[in-house]
Amino acid sequence: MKRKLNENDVPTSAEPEADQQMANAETTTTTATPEEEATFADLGLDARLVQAVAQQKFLKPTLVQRKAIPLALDGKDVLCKAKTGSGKTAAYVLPVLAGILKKKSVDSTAATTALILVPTRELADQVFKSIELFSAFCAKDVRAVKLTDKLTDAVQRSLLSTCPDIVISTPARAWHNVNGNSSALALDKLSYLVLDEADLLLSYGYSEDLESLSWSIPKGIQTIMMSATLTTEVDSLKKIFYRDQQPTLLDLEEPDAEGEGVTQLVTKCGEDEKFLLIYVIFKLQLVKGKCIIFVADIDRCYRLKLYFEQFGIRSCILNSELPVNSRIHVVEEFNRNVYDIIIASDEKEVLGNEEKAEEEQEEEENEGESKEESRPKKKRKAAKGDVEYGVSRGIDFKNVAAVINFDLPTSASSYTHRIGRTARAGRAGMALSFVVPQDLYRKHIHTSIASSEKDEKILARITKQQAKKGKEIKPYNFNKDQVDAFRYRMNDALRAVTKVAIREARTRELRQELLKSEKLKRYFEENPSEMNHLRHDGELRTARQQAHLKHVPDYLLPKEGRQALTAGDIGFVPLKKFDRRAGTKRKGGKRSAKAGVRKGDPLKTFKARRKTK
Ligand SMILES: Nc1ncnc2c1ncn2[C@@H]1O[C@H](COP(=O)(O)OP(=O)(O)OP(=O)(O)O)[C@@H](O)[C@H]1O
Repeated sequence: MKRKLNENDVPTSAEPEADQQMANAETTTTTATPEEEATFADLGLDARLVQAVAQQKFLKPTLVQRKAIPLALDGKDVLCKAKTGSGKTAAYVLPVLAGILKKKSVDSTAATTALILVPTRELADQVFKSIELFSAFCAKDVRAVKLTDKLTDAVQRSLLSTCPDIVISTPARAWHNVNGNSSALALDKLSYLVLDEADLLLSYGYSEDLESLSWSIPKGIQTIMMSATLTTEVDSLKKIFYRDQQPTLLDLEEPDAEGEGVTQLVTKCGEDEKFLLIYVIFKLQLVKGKCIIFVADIDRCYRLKLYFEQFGIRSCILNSELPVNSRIHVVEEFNRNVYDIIIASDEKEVLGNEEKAEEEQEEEENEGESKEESRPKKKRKAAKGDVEYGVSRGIDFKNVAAVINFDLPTSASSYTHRIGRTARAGRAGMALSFVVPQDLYRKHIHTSIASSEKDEKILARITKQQAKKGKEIKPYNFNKDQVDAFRYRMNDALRAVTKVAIREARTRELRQELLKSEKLKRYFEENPSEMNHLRHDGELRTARQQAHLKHVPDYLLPKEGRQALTAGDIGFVPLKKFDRRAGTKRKGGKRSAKAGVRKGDPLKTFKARRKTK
């Protein structure tokens, strides 16, 4: 565990250079200047929208909003790249709403004026809610519908028959309603097309739907694309939707202000050590605040949840198998601070162009390896769950202190999206990734899929991509002696989390979540005392319970940390900007960890050693 990053670990492999292909667009490369103090009113937005923005307590526009809104109001096609969590949603929703209000002031005929395409149901829901909030003072003039709820064709037809001003959809749902379903969605009066999370739309397998839609969309309408990265996929979309016109490209690089942004750490460890470290992290409260843990697949979600249960650590799960209502509900409740830990699996079985390019490149690198040495490539199966599911991408999780990549993602772009769930809207956050080095991966004792020999190669790509953005990923080494003291407890717990227990947990959770239908939700809203039944972080209890594991005996605590622990004074993340629960009582009566601020090495009291280069 004490193994430190050395020069040999420094990444060398290259990534596809998609940015190059954007070169022929009209480009405005911009760096934030603190002097730009424009307000929303200065941007030329309708007064009702400015009022709604103020109600959201947005004091001033973010960089992407300052740059994109005036261009969009001016009728320009915009292709905008800005980092995750920088406020891209408002940057297109506000000018679209402004355009609709302007149009309505002269012509009140009902017509679908804007089509917003997003890759997942979760995002459609989020964009819909943003539109509701921003149109709070002009609700009678703007009607939006989303086509991503599991509704029958008849219901979708009736929703669309009144020609809502804005339609939010995945490309597949939109095309289904344009082409099939009695041509319920009429696009002939369209003025705006928005492609949100443009870098993801193709990787979700919507290429045919997008191509078909592009031919049904009237020529000359205003097209806005938003993306966190400029990939070959964005370039393909640009060709499909802008054809001969060149959009204005906003390539926004915004340096983090002091105390903002993501602190990126990586710990090299064996597969079983991941379980040891994650236990230590939560039992010693090294992460202060809310946390999202990403794992490689659905079974891993349940393995980790059951493992946590052994220690009395509550968590909830997000994966593509759960009903969409449950998924959205988990995110909403997490954002209301009901839960502290989400375990999410986000890997898509379908590879996007960028991932494919990454894999191809890796194949080239592997050419020299002997056949016996190189492991057969894992065949990608068709996704079992909802193909329109996605949590690491675009979802606005609020106040996330830390993202932990328990399993490393399979691509650098996926890493960018995952860590973008923390440090949003100018806050601070931490991302810790576990990486299984090549020499350790064969020693897995509890594998289902787990990390592979690829981890280090993927880390190399991630490091390179982050370096391009001027970001560093620092090695983080736990104190081996202190962590080792917890090892026998980890083994006890892991032994109880058998394959049968995982299978049972998966089935049980699915059954429970299906039961928690909208109807039940309404019932519990009327009967709040019974709300506990609707919680998503309940114990699954399919693994043997071991009462002694739920408490950490004093002798296991780090000497210096004992007092600090009760004082909430150790941990990774200085939660500088969010004091949401500092000193407050939480539901269930437990006093929350103090959202304290530590200067210097956050784990000093825990004797962590970080190698300085
Ligand atoms: N001007 C603003 N002032 C304060 N907060 C803002 C402002 N604009 C947006 N936000 C908040 O910032 C958060 C991130 O915004 P948003 O989800 O639009 O980011 P994004 O760039 O689309 O991120 P991603 O690429 O991950 O989808 C949201 O919680 C939003 O309410």
